[in-house]
Amino acid sequence: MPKRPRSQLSKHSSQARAAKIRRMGESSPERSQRLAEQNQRNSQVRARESSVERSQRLAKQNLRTSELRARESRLERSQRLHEQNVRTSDLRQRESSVERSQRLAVQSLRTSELRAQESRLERSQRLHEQNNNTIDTIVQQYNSNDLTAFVNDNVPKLVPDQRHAYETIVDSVNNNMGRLFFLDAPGGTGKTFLANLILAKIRQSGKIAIAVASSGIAATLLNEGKTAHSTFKLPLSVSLDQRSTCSIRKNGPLDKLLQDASLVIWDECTMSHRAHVEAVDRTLKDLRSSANVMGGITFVFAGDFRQTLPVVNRGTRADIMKACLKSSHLWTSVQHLNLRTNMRAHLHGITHSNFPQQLLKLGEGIFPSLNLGTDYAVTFSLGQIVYNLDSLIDAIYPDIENLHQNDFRWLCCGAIVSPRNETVNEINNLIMQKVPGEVKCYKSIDTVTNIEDTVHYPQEFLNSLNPAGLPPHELSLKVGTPIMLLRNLRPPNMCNGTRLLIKELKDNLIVAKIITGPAAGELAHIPRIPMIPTDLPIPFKRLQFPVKISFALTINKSQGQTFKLVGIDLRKECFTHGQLYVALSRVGAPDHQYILLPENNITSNVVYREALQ
Ligand SMILES: Nc1ncnc2c1ncn2[C@@H]1O[C@H](COP(=O)(O)OP(=O)(O)OP(=O)(O)O)[C@@H](O)[C@H]1O
Repeated sequence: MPKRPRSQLSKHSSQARAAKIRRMGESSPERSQRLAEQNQRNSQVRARESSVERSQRLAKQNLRTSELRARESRLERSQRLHEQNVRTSDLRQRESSVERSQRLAVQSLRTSELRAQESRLERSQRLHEQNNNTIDTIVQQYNSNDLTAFVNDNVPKLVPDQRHAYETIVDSVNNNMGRLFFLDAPGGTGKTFLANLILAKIRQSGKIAIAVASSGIAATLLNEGKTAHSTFKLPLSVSLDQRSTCSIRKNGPLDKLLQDASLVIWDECTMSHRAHVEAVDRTLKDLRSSANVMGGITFVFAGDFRQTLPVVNRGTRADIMKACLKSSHLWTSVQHLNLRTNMRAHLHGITHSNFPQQLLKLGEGIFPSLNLGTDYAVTFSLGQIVYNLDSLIDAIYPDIENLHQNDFRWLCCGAIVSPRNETVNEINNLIMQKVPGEVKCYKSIDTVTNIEDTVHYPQEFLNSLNPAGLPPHELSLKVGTPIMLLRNLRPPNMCNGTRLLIKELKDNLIVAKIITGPAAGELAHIPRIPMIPTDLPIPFKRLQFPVKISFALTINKSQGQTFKLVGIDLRKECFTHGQLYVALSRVGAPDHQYILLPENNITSNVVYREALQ
């Protein structure tokens, strides 16, 4: 302990002595007051001391804390820096990988560009060769000797109106006149016969003649015929407001074919929507770089406005007329050629009977009378009248129980036709029951095309839909029954409308013999395919065999076909222009057709006179 100075010690001791004397002389209340004051002072001193200490402690603590913090932050900082470094290096690495990939992309782009340039050259070379091969193959496919024989055999058979049309069209092709014709030919006047003869004449000289038809069935009747849809790659849906064109690739084989073509014949053109015909006109002008109608090709429309017109879903009479080829601006450029001799009747030796005249009057709506509306009393002069369905079936399919023993050809010579799909299905099911053999039922898989619609359209609902042109959900078939294709599978042999006879029913395949068209007699294999109906507001897809039983077919499907025997079911009336005329003009003589009528013999003959003016 440090020594205090002498003066200070003496002063302190004298003060302490004085205090001791005072303490001795003081009373107890004074003492207690003094002690209280002393305690207070002590506690104040202590308090003062402790606050100093505290502040010292706190200062020390703060120091320590700040030291710790400093140390901590140093750690943190180093950690942060470390992390930052890692991140930076990552970024740098990533950046470099991006750069690398960028560099690689640029490199591969350059390589692919080079390759593309190369392949473009190669492809154009290949396409050029392919195109030339296609044209060569087509021209080589025409067997000149056969064609010459066909022309020589049939030209002498032409009746005067056919001969005039033949010479006028061949002349336009041979002199590159590029004219547009309409071959106006009522049913049975030989327009298909004439079309095949003109095609043969042009192909015989090494030129390219293209044959198309509005329906698959009509296409199978033309030599090398295809549907207009598949040949011209027509747009699926058309609108009169849009200036649509066909999806034909520039410099592709089809482009080359159309550039080199000398003649196009479009059969049953009256069934086509005029927007399709106009799309072909625009496309040909573009491909052939010509402002002339149809790009300057000699173009023949063949058809009959007395027969059915384009189908417009839920369309009115005015809508159908608007869609009709006659309403097109192209119609003013058309040169008319008329066929008037009914060859079906002519060949039956009944030129003097009034059957063809009656049919023509019926088709033109001037028979029986302009004032009777659509009601028409059918007479025996048009066919043999029956009053129940069994009689009609027996007349057309007399030996149906022994179907398997009969030659398949008899099946394609006859058919029952009806205006509506429901009655066609009813007749087919009834005849199916009479055919011996085991039924095999194929169920389709129906799905909505847009997955979000699944909740709105349950499976059962989709299965219940039965739109025209689509096979049913439950397709019941028997070996030996005739079926009709509902889609173009392999044109021209297997088109929409081709009829086949079932030979074998496997789980996932139908084996059938083709009985109509150019491949009649050949075996064909039909798979299940997905089909989307275009005329339904519900977008759905059905996976099913694209076939329907074809003992009976709709009148629209029968357009363009010649039968030996036909049954016409008119229990339900014809509902649109030309149906009755088409139904009654499939055979050459009235005794080859049976008509099922209601008891009063009255049916409906709908004719849009504006379509015939
Ligand atoms: N000049 C002819 N000589 C021999 N037969 C012919 C002649 N013209 C047509 N025919 C035959 O007459 C029948 C009817 O002819 P085609 O099928 O060509 O008529 P179409 O006008 O196309 O009939 P539709 O419009 O009803 O389809 C056919 O069997 C056909 O072979």
